[in-house]
Amino acid sequence: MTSATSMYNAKPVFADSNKEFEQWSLQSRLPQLRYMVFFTALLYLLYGYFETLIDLPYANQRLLFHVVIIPLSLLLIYRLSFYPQYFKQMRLLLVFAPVSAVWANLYLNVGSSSFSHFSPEIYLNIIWTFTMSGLTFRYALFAVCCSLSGTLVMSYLHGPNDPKLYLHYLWILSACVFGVVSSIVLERMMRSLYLQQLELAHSASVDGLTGLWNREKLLQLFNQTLNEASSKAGYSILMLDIDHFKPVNDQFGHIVGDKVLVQFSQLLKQQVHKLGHVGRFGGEEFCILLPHYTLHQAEQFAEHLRIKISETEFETVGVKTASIGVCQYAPNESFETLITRADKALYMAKDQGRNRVQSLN
Ligand SMILES: Nc1nc2c(ncn2[C@@H]2O[C@H](COP(=O)(O)OP(=O)(O)OP(=O)(O)O)[C@@H](O)[C@H]2O)c(=O)[nH]1
Repeated sequence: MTSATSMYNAKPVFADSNKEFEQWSLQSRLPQLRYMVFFTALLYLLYGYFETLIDLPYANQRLLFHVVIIPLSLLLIYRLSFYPQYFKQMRLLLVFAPVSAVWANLYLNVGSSSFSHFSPEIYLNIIWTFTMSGLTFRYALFAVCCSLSGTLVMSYLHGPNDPKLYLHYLWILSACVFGVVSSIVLERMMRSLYLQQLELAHSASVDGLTGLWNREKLLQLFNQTLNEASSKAGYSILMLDIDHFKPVNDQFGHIVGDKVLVQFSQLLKQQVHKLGHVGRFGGEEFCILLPHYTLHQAEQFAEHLRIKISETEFETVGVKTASIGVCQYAPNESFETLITRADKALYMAKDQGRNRVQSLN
């Protein structure tokens, strides 16, 4: 038999936001990235040192590129990786560093008889950019295209028909193919992990039957909105309880009872929309957070909600009503105390005959 939960609760669809995925992907690859940039910086220092042992043209420029500019860019990436607020700058450097390394290589070596000794740096650079830089595919592709445009222009200027260059092109092509394939496969894996993680986080925050936030998530949203609200004007909450819900179960059964809870939740969601947050506190008790609402405004909203509920035709059971307790947040009050006060107001509403709004100062 299908469970009530799976019957009513549609699987959430997550916005596959590229920006957020890229941020998450870069963040989760930081440990690898830190090792890579650190060792690559060391490698360049060694590279620069070895070049000083050989009689090569552009000796000063070689030192400048291989001992100063590239290692410093890499170490800056390493440093920035500890500050999430600088991720954009770090990504820019992650694109800039390999491109500048390739362009420097071409500037220093193309046309010289020893070019073949230096060209492996370009092949490795392409693979590094695609697979180790932590860049998502589109950024890595952009960086490699910039590097390759330089390679092709330089190669063309220095003898496009030189058959020895065909080998060079072959290795570039191979590096691109290996890099593209690995990067795409890796990105697919990361994306699926990301979506799984979003789904997990979502299902840990919602009530399984109604899809409303659960108590823990509501507490989190309360703290979050309280900090954001800068709402010195007021912050109020509503506690709602469906009146005489037990007879619904007794008379029509639990499945119908569940359907009423789902329909009731949808109504609350529609009415609250962007004004605040709605959660289920268990059973037929619900809570609404209204940041920016004074007690008076919250009372008016609760009254509007009470009327809407009493005018709604619930499937199978017809008309149902709800009682509502309203409370305004007092400075430095804990969520638990606020909830207790709103609960008290709710039970006063019940005691006074149900289908009514009761507030408490
Ligand atoms: N179908 C269904 N019933 C639930 C669920 N959670 C709690 N209930 C039922 O909700 C009913 C709550 O009943 P009571 O707390 O006695 O209150 P009431 O009958 O609504 O009366 P008042 O609140 O005093 O107006 C109980 O019968 C619970 O079994 C649920 O997830 N699904």
